Amino acid sequence: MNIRNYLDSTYLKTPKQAGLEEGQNVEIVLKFIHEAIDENFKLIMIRPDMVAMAKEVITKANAVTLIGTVIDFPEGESDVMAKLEEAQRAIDNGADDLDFVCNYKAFKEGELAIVKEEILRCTKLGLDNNKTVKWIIEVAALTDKQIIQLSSLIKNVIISNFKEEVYSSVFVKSSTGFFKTEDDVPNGATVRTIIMMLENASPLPVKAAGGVRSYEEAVEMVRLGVKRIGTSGAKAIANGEDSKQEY
Ligand SMILES: O=C[C@H](O)COP(=O)(O)O
Repeated sequence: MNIRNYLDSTYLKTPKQAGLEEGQNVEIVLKFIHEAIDENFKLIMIRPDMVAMAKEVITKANAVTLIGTVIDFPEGESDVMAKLEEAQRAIDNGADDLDFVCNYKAFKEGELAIVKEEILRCTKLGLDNNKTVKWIIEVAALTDKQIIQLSSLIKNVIISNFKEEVYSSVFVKSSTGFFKTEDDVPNGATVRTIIMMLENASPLPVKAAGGVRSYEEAVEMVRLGVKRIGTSGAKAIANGEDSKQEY
């Protein structure tokens, strides 16, 4: 198994979250883009305001590294129009993958029509533009039952509205990597939650994200059946090491 084929190398910190000046954070993103090119990562996952810069750097380097970005990150509670506008801007700037944060708060309140509408319309926008679409469900904010229900809901919206040939381009993704639980328990891609997602999202593929730090953990996720892993520790993992990155 070549683990690099599964890694979405991720840097999503804002300057404030990184404790840096804006220019310093841009430098980190630039370094990160060059690293992804050098390491032959399939994709880099960055904030929307960095997509145009990444596109320029990757094009100049004649590289094939794909660019992914996050939409309505990390809360996911904007309305569908705001999500569509942000996604359209990312597409215009050169994004290949669109990782939307699902309105999991609306889902938890039983507002299923809101969730179904955003999944339908945002997925359609992405697929109409030949993009890969992912839906982040934020597993740590959900009960087991809700993980099962929301994975199934996303699957059902996709299989009722799109052709089978696009299923592999619509992922269910576990976590933002930014959710804080009250008791600070691991809040990303755990084996338990990933198994629940795989069982209920199939035939849609699953992306494990949040807290994957070692080569062994990454390999375990792939063995379970995930098709992508989002991690800020991609370089270490690709080189068979443990990453020291925090959440
Ligand atoms: O989308 C991916 C996550 O943000 C990655 O999370 P991480 O920083 O815990 O690796």
